[in-house]
Amino acid sequence: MRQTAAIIGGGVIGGGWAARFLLMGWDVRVFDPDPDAERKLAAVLENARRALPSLSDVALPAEGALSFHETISDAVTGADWIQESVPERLELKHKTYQRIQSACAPDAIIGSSTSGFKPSELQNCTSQPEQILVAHPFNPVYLLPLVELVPSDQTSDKSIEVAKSVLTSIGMHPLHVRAEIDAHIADRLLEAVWREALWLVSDEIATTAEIDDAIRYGFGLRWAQMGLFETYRIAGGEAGMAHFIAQFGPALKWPWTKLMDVPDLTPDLTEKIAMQSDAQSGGHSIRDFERLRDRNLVAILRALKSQDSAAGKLLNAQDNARIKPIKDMTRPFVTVQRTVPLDWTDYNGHMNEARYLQAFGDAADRFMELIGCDAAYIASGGSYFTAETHIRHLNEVHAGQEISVTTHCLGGAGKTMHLFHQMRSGDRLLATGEHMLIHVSLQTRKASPPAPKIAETLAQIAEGHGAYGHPDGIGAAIGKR
Ligand SMILES: NC(=O)C1=CN([C@@H]2O[C@H](COP(=O)(O)OP(=O)(O)OC[C@H]3O[C@@H](n4cnc5c(N)ncnc54)[C@H](O)[C@@H]3O)[C@@H](O)[C@H]2O)C=CC1
Ligand SMILES: C[N+](C)(C)CC(=O)CC(=O)[O-]
Repeated sequence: MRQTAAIIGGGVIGGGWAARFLLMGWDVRVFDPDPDAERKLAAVLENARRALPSLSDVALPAEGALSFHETISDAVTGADWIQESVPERLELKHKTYQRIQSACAPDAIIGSSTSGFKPSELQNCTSQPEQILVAHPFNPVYLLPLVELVPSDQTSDKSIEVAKSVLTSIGMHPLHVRAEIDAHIADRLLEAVWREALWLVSDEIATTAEIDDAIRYGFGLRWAQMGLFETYRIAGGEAGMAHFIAQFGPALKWPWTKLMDVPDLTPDLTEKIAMQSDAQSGGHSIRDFERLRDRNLVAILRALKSQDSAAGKLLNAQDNARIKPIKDMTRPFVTVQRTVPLDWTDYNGHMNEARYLQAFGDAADRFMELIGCDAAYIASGGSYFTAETHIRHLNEVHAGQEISVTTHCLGGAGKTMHLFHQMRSGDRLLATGEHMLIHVSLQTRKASPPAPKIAETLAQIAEGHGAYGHPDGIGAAIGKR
């Protein structure tokens, strides 16, 4: 049975939560009194459907069902997870918890998206504090993995454990904040930067655009992959962190910043910031900006995946956990099942030719792994190199569409391995790829026989696949036109 999340408040953050749960296969029940909530959430979901599957190199579960409800009690009935994302007003949050708890299951988890309230403040006036904790996400919730998980001493250990497991299962990185404080960890850091930026505008030192450039051309890029302390450790040179502190620590006491002080957000300052921000945006709508942000985030996260570093390491681990075992290798089997990511498309608006080869290369890698040519075998000195490739591009495919590759082993005698891949989207045949691979010794870089176990497995697979005919396109070449 599919799990169910109730989203109470479907604005910027509630909409992002709804999208993440849905795309991870949960059913989602929403309550939001705004008559326009359904339209707004549909727009967020449309963007999320393009972006989130792009992070995964393995197919995600089938999307869950979305429904809207007239009351909180209706929305939370039967929900395993309830995410409160109503506006940041404590009395409203209290009222909301009372309504939620009058109808929800006693073992459901109630997470709050609050940016600043402590869980104990939220638990005041509630009947079952043990099921409540802060689950503070980052915008866009459907792409950014961090969620600050803040329990109070009234939150039960069981709720904390279940919350960690649920959040991990929907692709997030729960950071357990061990002591409850106002604004948790990340918002305290963000607020320090934001406060300083407001002073720089108020004092006419810099515009909103100049401040954004100072971040995105420099330290913002560093922060996506190493954070603050690892970055500064490197900045200390070979002497590391201790030298860094000795050199730059004293500056903390000089009046570089105004961090303890907040500029008055007068109507004049607010108008100045809003006007600069409008001019900076070049007239793009918020939804356009969201799509640009999502494309950029997907590209950055996929780059981190290729390095198996920072948030990319988490995404790789999630992909590995989603790979399904192959039950029967004696017939041609599926070696790749995934969505076409945003960064695989080109100026023609469809998947670029190079990505067909990438998908076939991934299919060959998976096939190699399954016959025993895995990381351990490669580390021991044997592997396969591709010697010849022939791809037929038969149909186009677009970002966000699912593709699968079925691999047919045509032969595996001696040092060779002959594979034929068929790429499909649903019933449509998109491409075929025929590849001849040669087993090599990684020491001599020359052709060599594979280990007997691999040779035996390959021969069995090739014999089994031989019974499944000769798919159209094998041995084709580019003829005269
Ligand atoms: N916007 C952001 O960058 C972030 C916000 N948060 C937190 O998420 C929560 C929600 O913030 P946003 O989504 O930004 O606000 P929002 O204003 O975009 O959305 C709030 C939604 O709650 C609905 N709402 C109002 N009264 C309600 C009620 N009684 N019951 C159910 N829904 C009700 C509104 O119609 C609206 O759709 C806040 O606690 C905020 O601190 C957390 C992380 C980031
Ligand atoms: C500005 N904010 C406090 C609402 C920001 C957050 O809570 C997290 C984020 O997404 O930046």
